[in-house]
Amino acid sequence: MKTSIATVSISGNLPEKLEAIAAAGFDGIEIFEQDFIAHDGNPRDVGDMIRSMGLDITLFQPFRDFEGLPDPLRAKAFDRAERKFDLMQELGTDLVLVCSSCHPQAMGGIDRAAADFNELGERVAKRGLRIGYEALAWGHHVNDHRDAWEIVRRADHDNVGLILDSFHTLARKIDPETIRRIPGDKIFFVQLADAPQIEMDLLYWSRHFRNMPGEGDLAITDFMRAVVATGYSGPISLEIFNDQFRGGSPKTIANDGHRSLIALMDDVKRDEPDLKLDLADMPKRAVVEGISFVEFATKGDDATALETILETMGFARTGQHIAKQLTLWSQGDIRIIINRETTGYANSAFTVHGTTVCDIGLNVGDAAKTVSRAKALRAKPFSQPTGPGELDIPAIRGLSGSVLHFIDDASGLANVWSIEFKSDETKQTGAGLQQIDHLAQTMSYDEMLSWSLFYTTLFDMQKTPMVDVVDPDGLVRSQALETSDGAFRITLNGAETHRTMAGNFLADSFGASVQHIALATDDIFATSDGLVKRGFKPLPMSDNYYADLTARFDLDPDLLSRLKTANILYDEDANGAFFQFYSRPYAGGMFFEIVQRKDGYAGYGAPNAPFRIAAQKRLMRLKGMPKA
Ligand SMILES: O=C(O)c1ccc(O)c(O)c1
Ligand SMILES: [Mg+2]
Repeated sequence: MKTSIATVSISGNLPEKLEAIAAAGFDGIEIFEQDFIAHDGNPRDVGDMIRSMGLDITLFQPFRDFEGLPDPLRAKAFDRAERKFDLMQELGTDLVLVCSSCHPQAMGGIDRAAADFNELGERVAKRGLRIGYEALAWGHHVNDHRDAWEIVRRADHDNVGLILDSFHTLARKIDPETIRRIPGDKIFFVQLADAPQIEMDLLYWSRHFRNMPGEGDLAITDFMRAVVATGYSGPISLEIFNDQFRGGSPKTIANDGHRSLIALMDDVKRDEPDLKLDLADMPKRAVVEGISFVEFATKGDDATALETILETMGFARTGQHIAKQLTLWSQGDIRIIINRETTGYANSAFTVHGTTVCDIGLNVGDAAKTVSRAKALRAKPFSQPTGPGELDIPAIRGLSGSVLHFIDDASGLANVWSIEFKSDETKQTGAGLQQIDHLAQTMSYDEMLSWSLFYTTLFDMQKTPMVDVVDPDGLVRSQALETSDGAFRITLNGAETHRTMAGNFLADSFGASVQHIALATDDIFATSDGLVKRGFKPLPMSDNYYADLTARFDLDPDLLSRLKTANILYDEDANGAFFQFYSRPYAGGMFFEIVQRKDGYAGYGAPNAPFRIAAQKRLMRLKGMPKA
């Protein structure tokens, strides 16, 4: 499988783009003419530079408004084409993309267009070049790959073929199965782009909102299955017009693109094993069975404050590491590790971020396979020297360089608690907290697509639709990723300005990380009572919030008054009910949330988020925060 990406998909100048593309592992590039024109260097040198980086020029594009023109415009279009063919030969590429015409004077007619392409085919044949015709979703006469294919078929020239672009096909809701009847050798090139499902003008949607396969909502896997079924064996190329990517990090975007292609082709192979696909086998997405532990790097007063909160939440100190300054706190199935090491990875994490979640342990079926898939998707493996008696637990880097460890029963890793810790889990008393409901990771809005791609390609998780959360000082976008049984849930919260609660945390902690941990109970009122008895101080909610609850839901007055007394927030969905209360912020804006899901409530209390944030900000202003 040859991978390629259009230069338009990446930010930077041409050399910066190429460097990022080559480093990410692509085999080739589609050179977008604008990137060449903006570059100061002759075409031969550009071609040599590209090849010296180990990249092929898979395509030159776009050539616009060619077919169906009346003379003298028609003759001019051919002249214009000849000049581009000169340039292609200098650059050293043999394939040009001609996109369907949007010229106001272009005339329709399949045979007219076919005749134009036949003549263009004659011209390029003399030079050993090839033409690929692509239907733009907004082309004036041709906007469907089936019509483009009919034109190519009637042009009947060896040097004229079809170019497919998943966006144009899927955005118009054209059934990708129709691709299966096109002969693979007449498909000269395949471009891929996903996009979020939003109702919008096609051209605007395409030029600003495309994203990597798997980052959007289009049926890219179905599209690609149909393409592979034709026998097409040319490059698979990303062509992503995206406003965020244009201003993003070239390296991250290129790496994400490569990851998206590998994951996509692996999906194609799994969905349709009979297809011939040259892609190395990799383990399937890991099913995360739960969160084994969450580890904080912390020191001094922060560490003490955190341990105090844990105590007030009913956690017990149940273990001490055999050699390191790691304290294990547990309750129900929840394990929280307080890491006070002064060397090694956690210490570096503390130095960079202050008190931070530096490590998350996930329970999986097979830890080694999980890392092997992650490596195939070019996630970064992590390891640290192990001391005597310590287990070598497979791990990779996650958010902002934090660590994800994978723990399984099969290879004995789940025994780490008795092997590496002098532990006594019987000491637990508890306040009814049973497991981690979800982890909320705060990041810059621009990073959200990248991290959702990370989680959904490595693990068997689904995305829920993005929701807007209104902070008094700006908007935060929130998207949940979850396993089908809910055993592992994370929310990604993307901040656009540092004035929001999330943005402030992001700025203070120097990078994306877990901002809050939600812990689940089966009895929110009993847990709330237990916590208050231990000295826990909930986040106070306003009277206005409870007055509105009465209007929103048909709640029993007694229930309402209990909610209000305990500062518990409430929500309902089609299935059931949700109860949540919050701790006060600690260590610069982190907090805990206690939740109870009833009757399969599936959300995260998003309608309550603006009021929770306002309450947090009130408290922080009162205390002269942002610092806790
Ligand atoms: O937006 C465009 O004009 C444009 C150009 C070339 C393409 O391959 C494409 O998919 C879109
Ligand atoms: Mg295209």
